[in-house]
Amino acid sequence: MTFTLSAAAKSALDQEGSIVVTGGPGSGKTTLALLKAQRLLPTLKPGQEILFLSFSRAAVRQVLLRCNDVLSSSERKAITVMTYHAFCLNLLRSHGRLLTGTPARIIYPGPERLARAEHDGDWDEELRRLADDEGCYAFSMFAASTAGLLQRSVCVRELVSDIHPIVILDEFQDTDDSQWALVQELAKASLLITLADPDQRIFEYQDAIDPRRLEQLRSLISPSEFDLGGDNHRSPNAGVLQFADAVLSNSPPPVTGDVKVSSYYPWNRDATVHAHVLWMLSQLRKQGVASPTVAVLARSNPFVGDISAMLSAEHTYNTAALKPIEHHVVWDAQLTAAAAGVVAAILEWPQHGKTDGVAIALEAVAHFYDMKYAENPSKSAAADAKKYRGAAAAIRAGGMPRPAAAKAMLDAFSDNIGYNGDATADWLAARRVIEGNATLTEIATAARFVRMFRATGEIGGRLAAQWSEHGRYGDARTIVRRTLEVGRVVANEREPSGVLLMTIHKSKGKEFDGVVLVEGQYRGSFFDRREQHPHPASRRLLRVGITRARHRVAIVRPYDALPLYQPSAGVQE
Ligand SMILES: Nc1ncnc2c1ncn2[C@@H]1O[C@H](COP(=O)(O)OP(=O)(O)OP(=O)(O)O)[C@@H](O)[C@H]1O
Repeated sequence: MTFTLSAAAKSALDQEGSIVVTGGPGSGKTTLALLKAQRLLPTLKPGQEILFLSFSRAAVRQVLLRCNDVLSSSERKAITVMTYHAFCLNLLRSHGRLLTGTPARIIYPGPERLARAEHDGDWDEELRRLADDEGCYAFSMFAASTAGLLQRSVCVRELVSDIHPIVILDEFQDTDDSQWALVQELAKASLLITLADPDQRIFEYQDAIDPRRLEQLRSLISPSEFDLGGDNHRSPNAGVLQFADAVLSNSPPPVTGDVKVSSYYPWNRDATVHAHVLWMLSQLRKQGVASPTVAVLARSNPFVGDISAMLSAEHTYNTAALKPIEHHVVWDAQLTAAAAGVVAAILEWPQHGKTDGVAIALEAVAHFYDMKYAENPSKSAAADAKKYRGAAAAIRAGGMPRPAAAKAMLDAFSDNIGYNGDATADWLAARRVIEGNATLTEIATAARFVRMFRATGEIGGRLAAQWSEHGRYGDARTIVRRTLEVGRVVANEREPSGVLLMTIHKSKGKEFDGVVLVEGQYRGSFFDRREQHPHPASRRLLRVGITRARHRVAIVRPYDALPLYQPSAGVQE
């Protein structure tokens, strides 16, 4: 591929020493970093590699795709693209012994959750103790412990910088405190190429992500700075970026044929969303994109689930009959597996007494929130995990649990579900126990995605075998867990194609031919109601979603939604 570089990009390429490259979505930051890496490759000595650090496996995959565009296969061999987690895991495994005198042991998320459930007291403190005293490292301790290793062992730090004299830092605005401590160590001897877009800061609600991160880097290493600003290589002929920037700055959106904003009434929501996804596919094909990729984005996971149901049904829109659209949901496999675990626990009810049966199901609910917390640490997920674990303990101690969902489960148990050996019907009956509960809808939605693993048949078959042998569902939780463990690998590795549904947060760093952003009326609202006018964090998130499109965007909103441009608080369109 050939790349035309702006003056700022050319200067960044020529500049010696550490640099910071800022720029909006699609301005070419990643591409420029790889071009710079290519230019620096001849300066490497044998055995040295350029290290490209990203936050998630999904982001690593995106960078590897970019590598294919920019670098030859022999050049790619000299660049290691990995997550912070993987980088730290390698270092702790090979040198962790220096910290405690014993070889490092890793606490994987499953065992960690079990230990956490059994632990009385502050779990974060316990994790620090396990790391400092016993050399046992949970995933959340990786970056801090690796930073500690590099602080205490100059030899290891020098070795790391010797192997990786050049380090590229992706999405620097999202670096948390522990990762920052690690970067400070790397900065002592490695040259840093830092990429950032402060306006794509969408994880700021996490306490450890400091909005002043770029300032801190500036005062640490005084890098040369280059701003690719509004360069737009992703959708160069489109008004997509201008529109997104207007949304970000709460200015009147420009008139452009590339972004279509439509509204729906409650009675035609499903058909409107369905029609817009079909419209997007046909517009892209007309534009000459042979097999378009379209992302359908929403703010919350449950609403993504709703949209999947909308696209799976037939509708009539302006007298036209709409056929279901085949699509994939980019869904958190771990959450689905945890939700399926709740259904499985309810399937086991007839073989446990009421106390154990409901307590096990509530512990499975707590486990779901543990998984949610592990994916995206939030105070509410941590509080929910604690609440349901507490409810399970209360029931076991003979007391009455406080959460309404726990009381509802006790009632459901008393009503006697009465399974009959038809695994599918019984699964649905167990799932209805959580579906009927307003506070557990998130789990019910996640459980619906078991079909995403293409594992429903296998789970059904194994459950049916249990029933025919024992007249009950035996260890349904183990059956579900083992089946989904296998399916998970497939779900994670599938390359995106066709119509993909996901949250806006999940779309970060990705690009698609078209984007359809859908706002819900009662959930999945674009503007977080807890935020003050003009909703800066919601606007940053919307801009990330809009700018994922190479060609076109459709925005589908309720008829009474807050306008995208709000000159002052509460103004309606
Ligand atoms: N100089 C260039 N000339 C032509 N195409 C380019 C150039 N730079 C980047 N691109 C293309 O533009 C798209 C976006 O590039 P890239 O991913 O590097 O941007 P980014 O700034 O890292 O984006 P984001 O912050 O949104 O993830 C890619 O498809 C890339 O191939």
